Amino acid sequence: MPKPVVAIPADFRTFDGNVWHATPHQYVRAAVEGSGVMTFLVPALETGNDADEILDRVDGVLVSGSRSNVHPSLYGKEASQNDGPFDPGRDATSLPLIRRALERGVPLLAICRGIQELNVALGGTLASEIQDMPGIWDHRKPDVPDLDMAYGIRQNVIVKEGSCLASVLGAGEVQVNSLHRQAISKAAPRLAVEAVAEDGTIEAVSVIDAKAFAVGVQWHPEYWVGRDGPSSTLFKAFGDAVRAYAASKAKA
Ligand SMILES: N[C@@H](CCC(=O)NCCCC(=O)O)C(=O)O
Repeated sequence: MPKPVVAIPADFRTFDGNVWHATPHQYVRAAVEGSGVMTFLVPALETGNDADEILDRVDGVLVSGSRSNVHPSLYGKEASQNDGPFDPGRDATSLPLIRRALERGVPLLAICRGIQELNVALGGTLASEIQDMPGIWDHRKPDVPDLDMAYGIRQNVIVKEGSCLASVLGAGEVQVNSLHRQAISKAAPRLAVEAVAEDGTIEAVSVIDAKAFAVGVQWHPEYWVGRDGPSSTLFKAFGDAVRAYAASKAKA
């Protein structure tokens, strides 16, 4: 059987004097080495991407993190200048792709911005600058030049007993990293909260009654795939779900 393919919605980025559709290498590496799949980067187009056309060609969806934030208008809020940076092309691509993947039972792993997009796609809301909220720690990306330090494992999350994530990682404490200024405020009705940080921040969700693997995490397991047990285990589980989906398609 051919190696399954996973779609990764890219970011619309400007650097080196040009405009790019870009995804950090860590997500591609984690998918290839940790999940054992091939990847298909989806350009961040405000118009022109068709979710079904994409999903007809892939066996899973990996929604990556990004410095940009989901536009507040997508969850019923006014945008203020400190809600940015924005990426309308990414929003216009990711949210319909997430909704359609869930409807079709295509396995989904959503990371950082990805869990926030999953929540908004299903009707939830986000809180901004959470570090300014009473009792909430600073979850932002550390201001250090070294990526291993920026993505360093530095916080404890508690995986809930009996959750989908617990069936993959085990229930209880997991050590993870943290690089975000926003978080889930109101969880969408179809989401089950599966892990929380010690300050109460929602750190993982799964989709209730999902037809296939459908998990979102606020931390960055992709960065430590191959070097950290829980990170590697999560991407292996995602890859197994993608292979099962691809095999079921082949039989249909
Ligand atoms: N923008 C959102 C999501 C954060 C996220 O995905 N971080 C990963 C990228 C980190 C970086 O390169 O800055 C938020 O801030 O909550």
